[in-house]
Amino acid sequence: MYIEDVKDQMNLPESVRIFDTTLRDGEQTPGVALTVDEKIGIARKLDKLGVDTIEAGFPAASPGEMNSIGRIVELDLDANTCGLARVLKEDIDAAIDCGVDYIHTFIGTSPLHRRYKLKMSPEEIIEKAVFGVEYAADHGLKVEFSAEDATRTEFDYLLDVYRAAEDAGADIINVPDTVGVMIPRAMNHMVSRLVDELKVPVSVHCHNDFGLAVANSLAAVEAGASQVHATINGLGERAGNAALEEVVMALITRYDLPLPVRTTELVSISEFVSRLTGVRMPPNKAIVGENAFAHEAGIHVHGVLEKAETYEPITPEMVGHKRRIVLGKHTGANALRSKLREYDIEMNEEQFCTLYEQVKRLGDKGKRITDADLRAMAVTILGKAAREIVKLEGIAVMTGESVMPTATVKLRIGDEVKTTSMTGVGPVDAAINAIQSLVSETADIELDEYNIEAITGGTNALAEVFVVMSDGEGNKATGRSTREDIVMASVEAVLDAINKILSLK
Ligand SMILES: CC(=O)SCCNC(=O)CCNC(=O)[C@H](O)C(C)(C)COP(=O)(O)OP(=O)(O)OC[C@H]1O[C@@H](n2cnc3c(N)ncnc32)[C@H](O)[C@@H]1OP(=O)(O)O
Ligand SMILES: CC(C)C(=O)C(=O)O
Repeated sequence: MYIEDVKDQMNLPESVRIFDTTLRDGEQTPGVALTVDEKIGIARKLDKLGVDTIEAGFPAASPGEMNSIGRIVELDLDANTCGLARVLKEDIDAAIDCGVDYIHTFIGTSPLHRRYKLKMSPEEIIEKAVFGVEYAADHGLKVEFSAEDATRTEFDYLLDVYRAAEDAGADIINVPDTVGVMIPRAMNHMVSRLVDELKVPVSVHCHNDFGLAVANSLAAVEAGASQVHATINGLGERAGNAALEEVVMALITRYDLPLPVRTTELVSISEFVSRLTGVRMPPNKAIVGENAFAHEAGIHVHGVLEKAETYEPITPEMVGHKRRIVLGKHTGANALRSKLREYDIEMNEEQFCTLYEQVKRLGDKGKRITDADLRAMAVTILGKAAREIVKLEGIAVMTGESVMPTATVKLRIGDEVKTTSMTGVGPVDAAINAIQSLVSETADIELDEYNIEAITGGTNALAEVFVVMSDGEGNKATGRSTREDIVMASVEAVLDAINKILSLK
């Protein structure tokens, strides 16, 4: 609605090309290094996603990098395969040797880069840029030229550099906001002027140092930029680059620009890249985060159940995500009723009120309530499994410097009383091993997560243990206990989760 009001003030291109640099700038994320096979896997997924260009790496960086890029070239993908090179013969030769059809060559142009890094005069930099572009173009490659740190370069000089690169044969001029210093309005102004002055398409490469990479990229598109550099999950140097999933979804759904991107692949590629790079997304990450389509607040859930658009700007299916209704402190009755319907649990009004109060009480204690927790509570209220199926009758632990930590546990399981002793790496591990050994005859329940936290300070601090356990049939439950004694807190938390799972059977 409001976007339409301002669209005629924009100089939107007919379409925007997506230049993915996950494998180059994305791999520059501190601590990230991908193997050849991992790079190939990501390249295949990017191609399936439908990006226009894959910047596969920096060939001159190492023989391993050349090998990866060469192997990606051999895949003969639909996307262009690009290599980054300084405006140096050896860098461009390395890219040519990899067989890429597209070179992205660059040189720093800002006073800082000229004076302190390159130690070159403005004229020398133009000379080097022209050499690099001509040398790559003479080898029949598509050439994209970047003035590194363009957004801190004097405009008239920047234009001289870009015009010289254009005259030397550059097919695309890229504007890097190398240290993410721009704000959207300034980016729009700068790119407008460049689009007016240059003959070839203008592209942008925005960094996220102030969290503005996506906003600045969109501001550049509004000014006529027809290509955006982006990375999956916003990976990249320092705070990263513009996140591809955010740029793409904004361009398609906010600007109505036709991009040939298979958006339903976005969550899958985000998870894949996250797994291979070890860079986990925060739950509230736009588009692909775990919570991007999760709702807890009662008023929201009520709205979403009536009509999803009330609290969702796009459907989760559009990006390959799933809607989740989460239970907790903010749950409302409508959400609870819908969960009960989902699990075919029928309750009378009184039972429902008891359950609702329990959910609120647990939420107030900061408890995460899983669906299994809810089902167990519901089953208990319905009177079907109000029993403590597994009950602790006794426990003794022994630990020390030269003794093997050992726990002897006595449990009542149904009508039977069983005892066993087990060892472990410590007394907690030994106690949990003993419980699992005794319960294994009844059900195969695994410990998936174990968390311990001291609530207050000092050696007599209250320890809060939180566990997640599951059985082979997909039943999952959490268990929690708070005690001064961490062994007892652990034992109670484990028994809590085990009883919830057993009561579901
Ligand atoms: C903003 C960006 O993301 S730029 C891309 C960053 N990516 C990388 O750096 C890729 C990984 N890099 C590497 O493996 C190495 O830095 C290499 C192989 C590229 C170069 O290694 P080295 O030759 O040992 O040089 P080193 O990295 O120490 O310094 C960079 C050199 O390149 C020069 N240089 C930097 N940019 C350019 C450029 N665009 N054109 C020409 N020369 C440049 C610097 O002045 C410096 O030269 P000097 O060694 O004569 O002082
Ligand atoms: C090479 C260029 C485009 C770059 O990565 C940057 O300036 O951030």
